[in-house]
Amino acid sequence: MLLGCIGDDFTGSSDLANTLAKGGMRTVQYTGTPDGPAGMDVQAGVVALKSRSVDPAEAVAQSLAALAWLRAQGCEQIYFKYCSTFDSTPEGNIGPVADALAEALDAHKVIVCPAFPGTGRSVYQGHLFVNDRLLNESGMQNHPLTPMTDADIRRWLTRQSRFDVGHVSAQRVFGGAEEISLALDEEHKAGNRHIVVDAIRDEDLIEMGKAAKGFRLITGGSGAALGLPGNFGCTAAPVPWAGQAGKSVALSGSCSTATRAQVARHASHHPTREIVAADVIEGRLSPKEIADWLLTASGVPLAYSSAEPETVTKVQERYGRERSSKALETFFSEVAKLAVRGGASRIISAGGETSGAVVEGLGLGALEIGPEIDPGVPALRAGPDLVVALKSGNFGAEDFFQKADSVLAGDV
Ligand SMILES: Nc1ncnc2c1ncn2[C@@H]1O[C@H](COP(=O)(O)OP(=O)(O)OP(=O)(O)O)[C@@H](O)[C@H]1O
Ligand SMILES: O=C(O)[C@@H](O)C(=O)CO
Repeated sequence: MLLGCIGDDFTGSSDLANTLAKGGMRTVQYTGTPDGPAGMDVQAGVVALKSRSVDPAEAVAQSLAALAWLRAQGCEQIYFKYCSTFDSTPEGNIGPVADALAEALDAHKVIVCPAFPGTGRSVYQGHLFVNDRLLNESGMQNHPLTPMTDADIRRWLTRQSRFDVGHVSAQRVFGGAEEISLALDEEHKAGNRHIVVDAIRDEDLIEMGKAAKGFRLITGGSGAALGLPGNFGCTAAPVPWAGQAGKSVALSGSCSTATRAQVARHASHHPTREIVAADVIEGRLSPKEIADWLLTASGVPLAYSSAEPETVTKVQERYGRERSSKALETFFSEVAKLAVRGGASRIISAGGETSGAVVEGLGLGALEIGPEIDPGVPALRAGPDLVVALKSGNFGAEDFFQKADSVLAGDV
């Protein structure tokens, strides 16, 4: 294994795995830190954790365990993947995990770059934008778990980290890899261990990747990995994929704007069924009822709890945020298990936490990376008869569910 990656959630990890696979690296995504060794042919291993919103000490412990395993596989470079919207609180978890990894690796020039131009995330003058909006005006200021109230990534990270935070400006980045290297050296000499690097285009990220050749630790969204496969002699190539025949089911626990539009669009062409949160929490609806419906409905049936923010707020006020999320996640995990037991072979899941629950419920281990469905979302093979797609809340075009099924089936 050449490149070892630690992802702080499941869909984000498949987003990174997608970038590396497209760049020509033989990439595998693991559900948590594996017990045994990786296959000898794996060039990039992505350990997917559910560490984004847990207690910072727990996130550090999980990440260090993943690091130990990746180093034991012989990795030359470690990549810490977080969200392209830098999802974190003033306490963490990005800063504490990046600090711990930097110390363990004795890394002193640590790139910090959440940019992902393909999905509208850019970093300019140290500030993160989502399309034409500053992060803290993009809707992310209202995120239920990690409200992002400051778009200045330097300032936000400084609150979380024990180390000083520097910056490489877009002007230097536009000068190419050599100029970026010089700027990183200057920041290092100035005593800054974490260095936020501006990037607004894929070209910027590719140059940054070249400048990071040989660095022990890089941190970022999936975009910051764009230039890395080239450093290991890999070149972009079509990702092989044998489509999967059989029954398809879609699940969505994501309440993000993009997912809600995708659910509405899907409903006009396919059977859809709403899962009412209160019915789940109060035990009026069983996973079996939904699994049976999914297995008998035609097309690409979708069961969803996705709801408007006001509905979610009411549910959370009535039952508590943790209780309602836990109940729904456990429900989706059970539905997925029953659906696969009943013969489903293509599973599409929307939402990071929801997908984490689905993957854990299905007990999936190593996932082979297939072709891209939409930016940041690859097809994944979980076994000889099972393929999955795990979509981050805000990713994907409006026809995502239908498109995901066509890619998983090998029809496109
Ligand atoms: N109707 C609902 N009422 C209350 N909570 C809900 C409802 N539907 C889903 N949830 C919970 O909201 C959370 C949604 O998080 P999830 O990570 O799955 O989606 P997301 O935030 O859109 O995705 P991402 O993390 O990739 O951006 C889950 O914990 C889910 O169980
Ligand atoms: O980087 C992103 O935006 C995604 O991969 C993600 O992590 C969303 O949860």
